[in-house]
Amino acid sequence: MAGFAELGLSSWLVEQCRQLGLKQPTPVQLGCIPAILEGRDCLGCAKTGSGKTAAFVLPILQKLSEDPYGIFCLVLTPTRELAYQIAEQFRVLGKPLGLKDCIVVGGMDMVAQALELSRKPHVVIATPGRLADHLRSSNTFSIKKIRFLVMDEADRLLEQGCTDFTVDLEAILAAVPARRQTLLFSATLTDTLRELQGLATNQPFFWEAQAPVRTVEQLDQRYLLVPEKVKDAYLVHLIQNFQDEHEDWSIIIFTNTCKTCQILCMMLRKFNFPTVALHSMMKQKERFAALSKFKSSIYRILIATDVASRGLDIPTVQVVINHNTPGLPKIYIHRVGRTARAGRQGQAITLVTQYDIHLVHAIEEQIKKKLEEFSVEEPEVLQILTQVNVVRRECEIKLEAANFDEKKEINKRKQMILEGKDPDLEAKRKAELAKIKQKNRRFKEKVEQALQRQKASGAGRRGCPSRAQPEACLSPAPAQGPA
Ligand SMILES: Nc1ncnc2c1ncn2[C@@H]1O[C@H](COP(=O)(O)OP(=O)(O)OP(=O)(O)O)[C@@H](O)[C@H]1O
Repeated sequence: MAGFAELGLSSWLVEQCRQLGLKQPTPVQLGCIPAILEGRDCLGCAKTGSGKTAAFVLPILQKLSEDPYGIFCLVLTPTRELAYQIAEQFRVLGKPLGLKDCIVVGGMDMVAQALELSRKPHVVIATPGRLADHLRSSNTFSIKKIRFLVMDEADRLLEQGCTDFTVDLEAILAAVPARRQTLLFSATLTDTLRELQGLATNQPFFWEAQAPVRTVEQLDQRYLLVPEKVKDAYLVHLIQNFQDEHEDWSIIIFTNTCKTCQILCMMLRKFNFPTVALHSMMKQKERFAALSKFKSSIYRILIATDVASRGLDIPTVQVVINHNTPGLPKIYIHRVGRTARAGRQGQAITLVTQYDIHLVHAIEEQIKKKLEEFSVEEPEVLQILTQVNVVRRECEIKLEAANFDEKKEINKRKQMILEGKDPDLEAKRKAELAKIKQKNRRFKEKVEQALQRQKASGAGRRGCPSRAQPEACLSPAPAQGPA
């Protein structure tokens, strides 16, 4: 197999790889590095934890060393934490160059960033919103001469999710030169391929991992069917077991909202689990502090929203627990990809309620693999059920007293005003959209139910059971906690 030197990288870069412990290039690096060195645009789609970052950082550093100037390269990424992680890779691998980088993300001092930008760093790593703000408000720097534009997690940058980058991306794309190399990477590029191809037109090289399953082999993927009301007791039980059975352990738990994330963090702490939260309602400094304490194993549990689902590379993570079943298979792929990275083993456990079974089927269909059932000692769960429910309720009351929802609303309105939107008009629009979505969901559910009924007569399957079966899998309905 070719080493880094055979890919056309200079000896100093090969030495940097060696020092970092990167002995052999991974397949995505084997495929993409020569194409990028040839000057082609590149679309790299490879599984989570497969080394996509070095696949673009290494050839960019090589080209930078041949013709160093600032600003040479712009990297866009959807989250602030990811921007810092990418910057670190540039710094470590580019140390012999005396590389100057600049991180431009929201939640940090804008004046300091503007000053840094004016000093012409070689590489700028940015989230789109903050970089667009700088472009609109300052003329002390220019990205007109960049040689490389990288979009990491490119599909996320282009999709119109809860954070919509479209307007900011337009501003950025208008400010970069047409003659440039564009590099697009993600574990889930294919859904947005057409849009992405419009961005990469210079003899684009498309690299996609050829594998029947879209998640990594070393990942053990399980589901645990739980009634909605007793989810948290199962969660506590899972963590307790894991803590009892392992000495050196670390877990990421994903939740669907900032509020649930915060409540569960408080609750797990009450059970003395070393837990730290990461969500977008936290101040940026708190977010960084939380992540760094988790990375250094001061805290063993990171409980996070999807702000942490993409890109984060924390090798010690052995287990990912999905407290909610992700609504999109793509989100599932990224979440569970926080473990079993770079050839390591890992486990993912998804808590599934009777209402989420269709989501599991969609996930299984996309990843081309059936999830196996995770078995637990249900009597043990029942033993802690009341206590968990009481503690959760206490945490909810405490959070309500801290006006969490109100703060969230104020933050949202502030953000909208900054974006030039009318918060009341937006609220109306959102309500209308929610109505349409609900209607569509009901329709889909009806179709799903009809299909399930058709299938019901078929043989049992190894994967997640069908909608018609869930109650049969559950323990006798457990007692409810206090209201
Ligand atoms: N050639 C290599 N040999 C061994 N380890 C490597 C190699 N290249 C990268 N790695 C390591 O693999 C890990 C995952 O790499 P990276 O974060 O780039 O993954 P990714 O493909 O971008 O994943 P994601 O899709 O989750 O963002 C990192 O810790 C990195 O240092």
